[in-house]
Amino acid sequence: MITAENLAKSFGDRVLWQGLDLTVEAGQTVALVGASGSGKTTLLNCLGLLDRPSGGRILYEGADLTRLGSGGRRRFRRDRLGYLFQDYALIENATVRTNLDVARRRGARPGHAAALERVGLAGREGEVVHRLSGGERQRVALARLLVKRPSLVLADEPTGALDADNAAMVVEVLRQLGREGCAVVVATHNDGVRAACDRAFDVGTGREAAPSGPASPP
Ligand SMILES: Nc1ncnc2c1ncn2[C@@H]1O[C@H](COP(=O)(O)OP(=O)(O)OP(=O)(O)O)[C@@H](O)[C@H]1O
Repeated sequence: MITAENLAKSFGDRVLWQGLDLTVEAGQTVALVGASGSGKTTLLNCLGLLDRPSGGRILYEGADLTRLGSGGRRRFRRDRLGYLFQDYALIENATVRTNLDVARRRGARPGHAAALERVGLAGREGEVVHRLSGGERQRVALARLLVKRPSLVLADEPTGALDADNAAMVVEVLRQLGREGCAVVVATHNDGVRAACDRAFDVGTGREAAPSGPASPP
């Protein structure tokens, strides 16, 4: 589904990685692990076309994303991609409903109620996001993914600020999206999140990593 091929990234003289090869198939969940500063967020940003690699290619269903112009990049992000950030990336002054509407594909059925029910926020469409707790905001962001049904989800420390119950909800929904055929890439320092993924990839070494030891709750 998505392949980073011989990918390199430098900031000035600082080489983050080079010769990085990673393929994530549809239906797979992959944890990006590695020391702080190894470039997990930067790799997510390259895969999500928010940043450009210094070298190499990113192939999505055979097409080279690094060669897309601005319109193609925008369409890829709009039609294929779902992002989940630690800081939720919601429209804070808008209602839950408006935030979910943003994700809706043209002509598609909304499915708001089912998505909100899935994340334990049934009936909360009319509430303004900035009044919600952190865990509730992340669950709105999850509901937005469920409404959008992207084929590729990129998640950056999505459980970092959450308590155990909310973190478990995030992991469960990401795994559900994987089972439904989405490719899911999660940058994480959390052993529980890593263990819940099908594979782990160490951005620091550029190699597959063993699933973490204890399958403790995230
Ligand atoms: N725009 C930028 N300009 C210069 N350096 C940058 C830029 N973005 C990131 N970096 C540097 O690249 C390195 C990797 O950053 P990145 O956030 O990708 O690491 P990370 O593995 O996600 O770290 P963490 O686990 O701490 O979140 C860091 O040293 C960071 O300072």
